Amino acid sequence: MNFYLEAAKVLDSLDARKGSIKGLLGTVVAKDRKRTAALVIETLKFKSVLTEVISQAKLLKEENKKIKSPNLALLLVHDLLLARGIQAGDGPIKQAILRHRTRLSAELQKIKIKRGVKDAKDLAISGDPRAEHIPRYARVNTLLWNSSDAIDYFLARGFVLSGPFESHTGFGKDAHVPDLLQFAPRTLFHEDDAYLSGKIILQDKASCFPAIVLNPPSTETATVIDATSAPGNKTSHLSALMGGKGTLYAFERDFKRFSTLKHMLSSARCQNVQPVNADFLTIDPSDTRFAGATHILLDPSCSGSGIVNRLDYLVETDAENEIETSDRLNKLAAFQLSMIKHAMKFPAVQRIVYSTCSIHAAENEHVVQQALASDEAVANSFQLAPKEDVLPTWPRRGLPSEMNAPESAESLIRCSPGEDGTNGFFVSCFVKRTKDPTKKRKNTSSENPPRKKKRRQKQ
Ligand SMILES: C[S@@+](CC[C@H](N)C(=O)[O-])C[C@H]1O[C@@H](n2cnc3c(N)ncnc32)[C@H](O)[C@@H]1O
Repeated sequence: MNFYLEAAKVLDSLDARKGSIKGLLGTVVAKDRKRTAALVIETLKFKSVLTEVISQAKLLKEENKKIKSPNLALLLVHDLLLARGIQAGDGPIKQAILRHRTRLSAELQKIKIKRGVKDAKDLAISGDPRAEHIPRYARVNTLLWNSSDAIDYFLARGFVLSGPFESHTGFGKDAHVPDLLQFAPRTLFHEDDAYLSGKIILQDKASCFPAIVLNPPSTETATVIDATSAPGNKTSHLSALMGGKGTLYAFERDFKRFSTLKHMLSSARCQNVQPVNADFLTIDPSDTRFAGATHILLDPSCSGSGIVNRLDYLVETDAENEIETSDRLNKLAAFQLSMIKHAMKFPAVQRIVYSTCSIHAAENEHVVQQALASDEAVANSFQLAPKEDVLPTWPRRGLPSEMNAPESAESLIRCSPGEDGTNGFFVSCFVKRTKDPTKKRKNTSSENPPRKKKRRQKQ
């Protein structure tokens, strides 16, 4: 019964909104994780049906002394009616459920008739339909491979260059991101040699935009910062764009995620990356190691509301959740703004990319707006990079109605979950305004030597 009790704890935590399905399953001891995940996910697919069956059969009312947890009842009734039976030794809880077996089966049968289905499996809720419109993306790690060899490799494995939606073996090159391949949405790579050896990195298309927009230098003296790195997809992308040259400092404050980051960097052979287990906000911008950073990537924690996730679709949202979200969003936005403002303090920084996988203006356009108005932006002359420097061929831009200057939304990128063949995403890029060369010319002209004049005025 312990196995069911542990699974019930996961469902309780989900109800209490203590984390995502994936996150909570990650906390289950490794040896039980796979089995628990299967049970929890399958039970969630049938949650509304099982709840109705349990309620109509009056199971919890009649057995309230033996079965105290409604989630435990869901799991046990799931296995009784929809799987191979309850996988636990005999005991009072199992006996309590079995006493109601006939009634529970009858209630399930009634629901099947009502909904016109023959097989109980057809009562399951299906995953997020938007996921079917998002290809499985694989970025070729150019530190180890190239696109042409990758295409030959997949052709030799039976894939066909017909695009990701033609058949389950179709694949193709992405139109916006170099070295990105698109496969059919359900393609599995977990046993593929190219994936296991770090030659391809599974990364959603939109999540490749930040490194491309940051466009880091590829020189031996380059210094670049990824302020929020784990699990390391964008870090490894930056490292590849830098051609493995210069130094890329990869910050990650969470120790567990820092281990994941180090593992990813080692598998992708990112030799120019120095991972740092620290909170970026505590880093002194004048520290000699980091003061020379010219490019900073900021992809901080966000609501994740743009992620099209087959699993989280299984958890219902309600009005109460919406209110909770707005409070959470304000906190996230304040944190995101503090990260941008901190990045703007680095003395040599020229370019800062800020991205989220959120669909909320509160974390996107509004944060950008506040960052532009901040003392840090004004003192260090930051402005939004023009559209032509921010993936100009990408059609979906920021929301004009959410910007003080609506035309500045053209500088921003948005991706709409499912509609654009990606998850929901947002990218912005701040650049340091260069001094106006015409003014410089005037100042140095012999007719108008303002330098001395200015000094005199100051005295
Ligand atoms: C959205 S994830 C980054 C994903 C990553 N860029 C990628 O593409 O794989 C945000 C990460 O930033 C980390 N983080 C949040 N605040 C941080 C801070 N102040 N300093 C360093 N890391 C931070 C979180 O622990 C989390 O791992």
